Amino acid sequence: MNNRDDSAVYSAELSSVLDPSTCSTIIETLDSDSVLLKDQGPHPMKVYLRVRPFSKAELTSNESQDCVIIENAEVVSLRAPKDSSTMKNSERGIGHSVHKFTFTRVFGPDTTQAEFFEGTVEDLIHSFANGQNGLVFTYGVTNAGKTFTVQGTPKDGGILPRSLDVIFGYIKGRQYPKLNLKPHLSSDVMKLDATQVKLEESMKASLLCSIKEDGMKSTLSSSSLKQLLSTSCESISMDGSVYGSLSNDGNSFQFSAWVAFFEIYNEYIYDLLDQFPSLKNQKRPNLKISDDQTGVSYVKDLKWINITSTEEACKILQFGNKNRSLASTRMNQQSSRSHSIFTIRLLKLSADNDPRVLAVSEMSLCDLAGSERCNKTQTAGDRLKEAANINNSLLILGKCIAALKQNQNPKKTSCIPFRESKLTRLFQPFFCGKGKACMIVNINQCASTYDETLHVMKFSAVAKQVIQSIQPRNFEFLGPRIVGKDGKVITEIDPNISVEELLSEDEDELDITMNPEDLIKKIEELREKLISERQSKLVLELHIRKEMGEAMYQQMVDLDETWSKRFEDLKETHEEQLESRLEMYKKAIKNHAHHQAMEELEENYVPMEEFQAEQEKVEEKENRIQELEIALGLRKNTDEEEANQGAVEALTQRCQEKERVISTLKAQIHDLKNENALTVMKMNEENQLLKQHLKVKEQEVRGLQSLAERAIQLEASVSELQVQLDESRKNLSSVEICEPKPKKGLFSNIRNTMAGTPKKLASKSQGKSEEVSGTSRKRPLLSRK
Ligand SMILES: Nc1ncnc2c1ncn2[C@@H]1O[C@H](COP(=O)(O)OP(=O)(O)OP(=O)(O)O)[C@@H](O)[C@H]1O
Repeated sequence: MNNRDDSAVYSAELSSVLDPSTCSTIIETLDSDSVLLKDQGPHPMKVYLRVRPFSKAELTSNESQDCVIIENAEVVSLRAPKDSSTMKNSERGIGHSVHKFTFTRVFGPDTTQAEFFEGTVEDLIHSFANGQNGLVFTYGVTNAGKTFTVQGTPKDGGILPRSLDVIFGYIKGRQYPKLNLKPHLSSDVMKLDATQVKLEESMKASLLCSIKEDGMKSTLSSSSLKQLLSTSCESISMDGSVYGSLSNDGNSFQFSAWVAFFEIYNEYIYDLLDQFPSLKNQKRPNLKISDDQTGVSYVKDLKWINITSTEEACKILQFGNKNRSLASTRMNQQSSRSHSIFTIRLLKLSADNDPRVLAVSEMSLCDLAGSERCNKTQTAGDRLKEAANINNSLLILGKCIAALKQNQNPKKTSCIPFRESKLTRLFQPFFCGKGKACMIVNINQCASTYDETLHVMKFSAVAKQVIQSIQPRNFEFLGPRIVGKDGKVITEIDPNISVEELLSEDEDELDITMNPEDLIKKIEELREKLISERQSKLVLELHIRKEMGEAMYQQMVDLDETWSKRFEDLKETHEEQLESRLEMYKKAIKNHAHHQAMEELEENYVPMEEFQAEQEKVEEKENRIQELEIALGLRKNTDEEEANQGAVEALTQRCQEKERVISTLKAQIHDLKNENALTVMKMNEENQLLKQHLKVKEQEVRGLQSLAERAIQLEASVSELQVQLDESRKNLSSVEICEPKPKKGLFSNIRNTMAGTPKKLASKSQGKSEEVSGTSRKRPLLSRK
C-alpha cells in the first residue's frame, strides 16, 4: 500500500479514536495539571528564530552587508545583497529584494544560551516532565549555528544539556533506583528479569567507562557543565510557579529516565550508542523503523540507557557525538552530515518497590543536517550523495509541513507524505497530536548564503502556520502496556497495587463510594473493553487499509494508463513534427543547392548564339584549310609540301576529333537542356568540361589561324613560283623567238611549254633546260621564304 495511504489511514483512525465523546469513560493516568492542560488547545506551531553573530573571518571577508534586520521581538526583515540571485531576480521583476518574516520570537546575535533556552524550550521541558511528549528540531543552512544551539560548547551548553538539567532538577530525589523497567517499542515498558538488569548495568558501565577514558577530550565535560548549569538549576528550584504543581505530587511518584541517541545518515539509521566498529571494513548495523499497534513509528532495537543525572546524560551525549558522522565541507569544517536525534524517555512510576508504570513521555531534540544546496558546497561523490539525501529528507519535511498546513482547510485535505523519509516518519506522531513540536530556525547573516537563508525563512513561514493540538488521552494512551521478557503484555493486576493509587488520577470519572472489589471488577471490565476496542479497531484498520490499497492501486493503474496514452500521443506528435521539420530542411537544402548552382551557371554561362558563331568560325577556318590544302596539293611533289601536307592532315584529324568532341558536347548540352533542376549540379560539371574544351578549341582555332597565315605565306611563295615560272616562260619564249613558232594563245603556249618543252629541250637544248628544271625542282619551297 502506498505510504501516503498509511498516513491517511493513521490520521483518520487517530481522529476517530480521539473523538472526545468516545473518551468519556477514559481513565486519565497522567497528571491533569494546569501546565499540561493550558497547552493542549489548538495553537500554531512555535517557531523560534536565532540569528548567529558574525565570525571574525566573515567580518573580514565582507559578509556583513546588513542582510538581516531584526525589526522587533517577533519580526525580522531580510534584504537581498547585491550579488545574490534574489537581488538579480528582483531587478528582473521576479520577486522582491526585501522580505519580512514573523516568528514566535526572534533572538538576535547577542542572545546567550541561557536566554535562548529560557525563551524557547523551557516550557516544553516542563510539559515533558508532566507527561507530555515533545519534539524540538533545528533547521537552517550549514554553519548557521544549529549544533551550537542544541549542544553548545563546553563553556556554554545548549538547549540539550540545559533540558537535561531541568529534567533531573525535577526528578531529583524521586528517581527509581532499579533498572528493571525499560522503555519498549514506541511507548510501552518492558519488565526485565535479574539477568537482563545485570546486562543493562554492565552495558551502561562500559559506556560510561569509555567516556571516562576519553574524558580529557570531551566536548561537554560534566564538571564544566555542572558549573555552567548551576545558575539555571538554582533558578529552577527557586521557580515555584512552574514547579508548584509538580511538587504537589509529593512523593507519590517516582521516575526512571532513559536516553537514546541515533542519527539518520543517507537514509540509514545508526545507533550512536553502539560501539563503533573497530575494523575498517566492518559496517555499522543500521536500524529499522517499525510501527506499533496504534501505528506509531519507532526505531526498532534502539539502545536505551538508564541515566540518573545530567552528568551521565552528557557523557552519553559525548559518546554518541564521537560516533556521529562528521565530514568537512568547504563551508563548515565540522559540518554535521546527518540528522542526529537525542531522545529522553521518562517513565512515571508509582512510588512502590515494584511500581506500576503510570506514564511514559518522550522528548526528542533533533539537530538536523544543514540544508545547503549542492552547488554551494561544491560537493561531489559521497558528499554529493549526503547532500542529496539531506536535501531530500528536508524537502519531504517541508512537504509534510505544507500538507499539514493545507489540511487545516477541511475542503483541501490531502495525504501527508510522512512515510517518504525516515525523518518525517519518526516526526509523524508529534505532528499528529501525540506531542508538541517546536522548531528552531538558525540563520547566519552572511551575504554569500543569503539565498539559502531566504529559502529557510520561507520554509519556516509555512511551519509557523501549522496549527497543533495535543489530542486528549484516550484508550490508546491508557497508560503504557507492560510487557514481559517474551514481549507479551502482562495482563494480571498486581495485587500490591493500591486502589487509591490506581484511581488517584480519575476521581472525576469514578464513583468513590464503590468498594474495592467493585472497582477492580470495573477495571477488569474496562480492560476487556479496551482489548476488544483495540481488536475491533485493528480489524477496521485492516479493512480501511485494504480498501485504500485497492483504491490506490486502481488510481495508479488509471494514472499509468493515462500517462501511457499521453506519452504515446506526445511521441506521435513529436515524430510528426520531426518529420515535417526534416522535410523542411531537405527542401531548404535542395533550394539552396539549386540556387547556388544557378548562380554558378549564370556566372559561367556562354550564350548559345555565341557558341554557334564560334562554331561557324571554326567551320569557316576548316573550309579555308581545305581550300589551302587543295592549293597546296599543287606542290605535293616538294618535300616541304609533303611535310606541310602531313601537318595539315594531322591538324585535320585533330580537327575532326575535336569536331566529334564538339558534337558530343553539343549532344551533352542538348541533354543538359532537357534535364530538370535536380541535374543542375551535373550540368554545371559538364559546363565546366565544355569550358575547358572551348578553351582547347580556342587554342586550336588560334593554331588554325597561324596555319592560315602559313597558308597565305605559301600562297605568296606560290605566286613567287608563278613569277619564276613566268620568267622561265619568258626565257622559253626568247628561245622560241630564235626558233620561230606558230603563234598561239598564251595558255596553249604555257601548256605546250609545260608539256613539250622537255622533249624539245631534250632534243635541242637538253642540257640547259635540264639545268633549269633541275634547279627549280631542287630549290626548296620554304627556303625561298
Ligand atoms: N549564537 C552563536 N554565538 C556564537 N557562535 C556561534 C553561534 N552560533 C553558532 N556559532 C558558531 O558558528 C559555527 C557554526 O555553528 P554550528 O556548527 O553550530 O553550525 P551548524 O548549523 O550546526 O552547521 P552544520 O549544519 O554544518 O552542522 C561554530 O563555530 C559555532 O561555534
